[in-house]
Amino acid sequence: MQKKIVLLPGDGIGPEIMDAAVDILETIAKKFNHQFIFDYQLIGGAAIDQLNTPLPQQTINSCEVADAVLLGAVGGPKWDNNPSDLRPERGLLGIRKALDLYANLRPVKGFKQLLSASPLKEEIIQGSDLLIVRELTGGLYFGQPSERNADQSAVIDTLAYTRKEMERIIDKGFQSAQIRNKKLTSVDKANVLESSKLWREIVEEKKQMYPDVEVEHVLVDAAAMKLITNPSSFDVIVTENMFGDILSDEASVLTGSLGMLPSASLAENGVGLYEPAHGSAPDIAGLGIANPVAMLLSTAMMLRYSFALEEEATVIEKAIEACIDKGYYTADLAVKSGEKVSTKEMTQAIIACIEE
Ligand SMILES: NC(=O)C1=CN([C@@H]2O[C@H](COP(=O)(O)OP(=O)(O)OC[C@H]3O[C@@H](n4cnc5c(N)ncnc54)[C@H](O)[C@@H]3O)[C@@H](O)[C@H]2O)C=CC1
Ligand SMILES: CC(C)CC(=O)C(=O)O
Ligand SMILES: [Mg+2]
Repeated sequence: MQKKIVLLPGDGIGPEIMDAAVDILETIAKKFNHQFIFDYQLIGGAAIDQLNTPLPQQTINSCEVADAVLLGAVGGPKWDNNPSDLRPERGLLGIRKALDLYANLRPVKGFKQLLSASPLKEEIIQGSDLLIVRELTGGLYFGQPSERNADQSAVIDTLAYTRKEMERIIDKGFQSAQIRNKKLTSVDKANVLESSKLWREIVEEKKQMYPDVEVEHVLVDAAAMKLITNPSSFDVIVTENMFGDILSDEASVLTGSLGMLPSASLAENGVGLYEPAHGSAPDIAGLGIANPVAMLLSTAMMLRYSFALEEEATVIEKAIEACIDKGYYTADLAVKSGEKVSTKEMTQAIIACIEE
């Protein structure tokens, strides 16, 4: 199989974990006789530095004709004081919008060997296996107006959604539950927000179409609490953009580190983009110690969802598990025994397991 993959390394640890993904893909290509053609493009701070825009048109054009897109992460202190339209994060939001990547799937499943790496009690996280289905192209991160008034005495951000935008992500939530454990938790703030009231009405309407799925509504504040007190009560969580952003970082605690959480950002028909849930981790950028696992699990999701290469995806996932089993871990994981390794060493260990 021949596939063209656009690579968007971005900033901070982005290029370090992208190197890991490329090494793994080359290993998979060799083992299974595929050809992956890599097309590196600029996004985020790297694009601002070179082309004075966080999202060059060339990047959008390349992504549109690719078979899939892999993204590292964007952002960093260097650009934090830039005007809003020249911030790296604008590039990320822009590519999500340009490719209509409305559905962000964030699976949260810890490896049993890492139960003790979480600050939560083992008996609480044991058995937790959930999927956050996050709306990705609407809500507060995109609503207009989003601005300050002239004398800086007032500010506005806008939370706007159309019914259609809500319907398609809620459908995705139900469909995801159907192929998992048939439980859907819809997270909103319907006791306060008009947008959440419409969201809840749509969930109630839609549940007639998915009679095999059990539905519950949980307010976002309570959901944040339940995620870390009773995580195994969740199967699929469907929610709007910002709630999903926040809850998924929180959920990563179940896995031991934010560096373990992958994601797939999917369109209705177009190209898919795969990226770790974490950011550019400026505090460890350049040290060679970033955890590549979130990026590599995202790469496995790309093989599965965009290329239907189920066996290849599973080989990567199993190799990661085998390495963790052997006691390899990066510095972000609070593991007491085993061998603390660098990004490159972790990647090499995973490659060795794939080649076995
Ligand atoms: N998808 C993206 O590109 C995202 C970009 N950002 C941007 O990233 C920058 C930093 O944001 P933060 O709030 O610090 O969030 P972050 O997710 O980059 O880092 C939070 C903490 O987790 C650690 N961490 C994250 N990924 C790791 C990995 N793979 N291995 C080891 N440790 C890891 C970091 O070292 C840091 O202590 C900001 O500019 C932010 O806007 C934030 C979230 C997502
Ligand atoms: C620019 C942000 C919205 C990125 C982020 O935090 C995320 O997608 O998780
Ligand atoms: Mg986030």
